[in-house]
Amino acid sequence: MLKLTHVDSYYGRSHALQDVSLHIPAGQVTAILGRNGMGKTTLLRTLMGSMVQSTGAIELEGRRIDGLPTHQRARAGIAYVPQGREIIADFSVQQNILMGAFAGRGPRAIPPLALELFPYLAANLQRPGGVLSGGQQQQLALARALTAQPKVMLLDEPNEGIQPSVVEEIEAAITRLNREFGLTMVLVEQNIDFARRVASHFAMFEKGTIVESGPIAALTDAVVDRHMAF
Ligand SMILES: Nc1ncnc2c1ncn2[C@@H]1O[C@H](COP(=O)(O)OP(=O)(O)OP(=O)(O)O)[C@@H](O)[C@H]1O
Repeated sequence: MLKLTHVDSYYGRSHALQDVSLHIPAGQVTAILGRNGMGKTTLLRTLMGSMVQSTGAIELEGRRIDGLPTHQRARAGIAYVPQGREIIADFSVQQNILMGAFAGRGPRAIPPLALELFPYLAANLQRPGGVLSGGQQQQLALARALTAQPKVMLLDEPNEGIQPSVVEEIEAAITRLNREFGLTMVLVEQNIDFARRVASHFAMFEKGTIVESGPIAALTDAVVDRHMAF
């Protein structure tokens, strides 16, 4: 689905990704793991073509996208749920969700699936986005991304800073989107148990390079201890 070949990324002169080659299989969840500052968010920005300068090849379904600006990558089918969620506080829930439609490929309407997955949003379409809790805003960011009708969704630590009861709902939504609807996902995650539950493949980052990758069964405790213990 997505393929990176010899990709390097830079913030100015800072070399944040070094010679990254990775295949993201269609219809599966690939977990991107590693300690803070190792390049996970930079990988998602590199796929989206935002905030970083990159070299190397990125293909979506066999077509080169590395030369495209961010909005054309969104049109091509990549949706991004960033860390911090980037909800517009003064816009209503409905307006925030519809922002995704302007970025994406589909009609300018909220897909019924987004409202079915997140009943709270369906019941509060007119509330301002800014009054929602962190977990509700994460649901809103997921609904916004779904409205773009993506082929692949990039998720940056969707459970970070969220209360446990809402984490379960978000996990259930991610699992359903993948298993029932076959959505391909790239999931940056610190929670190893969640990554093991939901992902079929992983890539472990250290200092901007992939140090281990493969099927999730290869993510042994020894691998986690080696690269994620503090
Ligand atoms: N906007 C930026 N400008 C300059 N350097 C940056 C910028 N964003 C990240 N970096 C640097 O790039 C490297 C990789 O950061 P990145 O955010 O990708 O790590 P991460 O693994 O996602 O960590 P975290 O979990 O803390 O977000 C770090 O050395 C970081 O300091």
